[in-house]
Amino acid sequence: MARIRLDHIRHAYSPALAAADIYALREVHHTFDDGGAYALLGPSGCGKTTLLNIISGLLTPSEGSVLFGDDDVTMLTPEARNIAQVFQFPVIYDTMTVRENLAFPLKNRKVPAAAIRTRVEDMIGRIGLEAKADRKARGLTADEKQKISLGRGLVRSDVNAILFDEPLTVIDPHMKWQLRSELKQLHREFAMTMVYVTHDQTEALTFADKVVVMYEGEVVQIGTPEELFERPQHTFVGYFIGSPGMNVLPCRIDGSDAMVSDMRIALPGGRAAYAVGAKTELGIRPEFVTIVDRGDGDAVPVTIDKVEDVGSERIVRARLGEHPLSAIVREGVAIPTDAAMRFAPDALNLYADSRLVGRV
Ligand SMILES: Nc1ncnc2c1ncn2[C@@H]1O[C@H](COP(=O)(O)OP(=O)(O)OP(=O)(O)O)[C@@H](O)[C@H]1O
Repeated sequence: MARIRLDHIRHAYSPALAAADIYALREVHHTFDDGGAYALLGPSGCGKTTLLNIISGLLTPSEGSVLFGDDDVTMLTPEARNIAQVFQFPVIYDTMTVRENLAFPLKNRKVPAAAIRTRVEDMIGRIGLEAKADRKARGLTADEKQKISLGRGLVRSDVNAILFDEPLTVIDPHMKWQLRSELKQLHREFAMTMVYVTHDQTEALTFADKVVVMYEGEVVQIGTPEELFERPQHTFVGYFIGSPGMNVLPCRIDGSDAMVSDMRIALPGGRAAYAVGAKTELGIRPEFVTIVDRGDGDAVPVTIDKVEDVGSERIVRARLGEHPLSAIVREGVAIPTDAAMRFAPDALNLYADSRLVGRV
């Protein structure tokens, strides 16, 4: 396994696009630690697959270098980089049995027969295909074929990294959970460097130690699931992670307060002075907003539009002036008609031009 270093990577899909300053990746400068489990998370078109293909060698970046350990691999093919890849759709040999498919990458690398047998049997158990081990792949379901693909990716122990591009798309929801746990288990046992592309936050948060959030061709934050929740470095992270996402309220700074629609919200900590930018916003997660009676101290008056009951809690959709915002309220807690909201001071985040200024 290897540490993967992306050194000032930029990528445009053609010289004409570069000339028009249309970059699929604008600037990525980051190291994936040896043995880490990373998820690349972001909306469609943000550059996840482009970045993964640059790591694998399917794509050469327009600018910058890729290093595995201390070796510059920027110009090397995927084969020469010694990585395993699992794609969205199965890549297997239809005429081979499950067992033969799994043994194939090992035979290619001239692994001794006894070791092949042990590893293949172990992998068949992990992907749950014991009963079909001697069946030809041709007759299997899409789901089962993708499990073979995963097995083929995971069966080798000598790779520099294993790269996954939305590998569970064709797998049914229950099996998804099981295979994700299996991946996690394999990671714990063998500490492989894994990079996993997904646009599904649950998948990213349950798989990865570190989640790399991408937005418009840039990495906007790399962090543990807790860090992404508690301290979003970019308004997009706040909005994308969590359900509902973080409330992002346009504001202006007046002294040490934030003014949202002419409502005054005190900013403890004196960070307001650093909020210089064309656009200033206040971020607060719905989990840290409480609803109280209007006139209760310095709580800000809001208009409630609707209350959604999601079982264990309710989501209150409201407006502060013209700005929509949400609060999560536990079952059994009263929601007044003449409502106001109070924000937990240490959960307030201040953003200048979408970047975190500091916890206020
Ligand atoms: N072969 C290509 N030629 C030109 N532009 C491309 C090509 N492949 C991707 N792009 C563009 O590059 C940007 C990033 O695409 P990419 O596929 O990396 O995003 P993604 O985050 O993986 O999206 P998705 O989840 O939809 O696969 C998008 O604007 C896309 O339209």
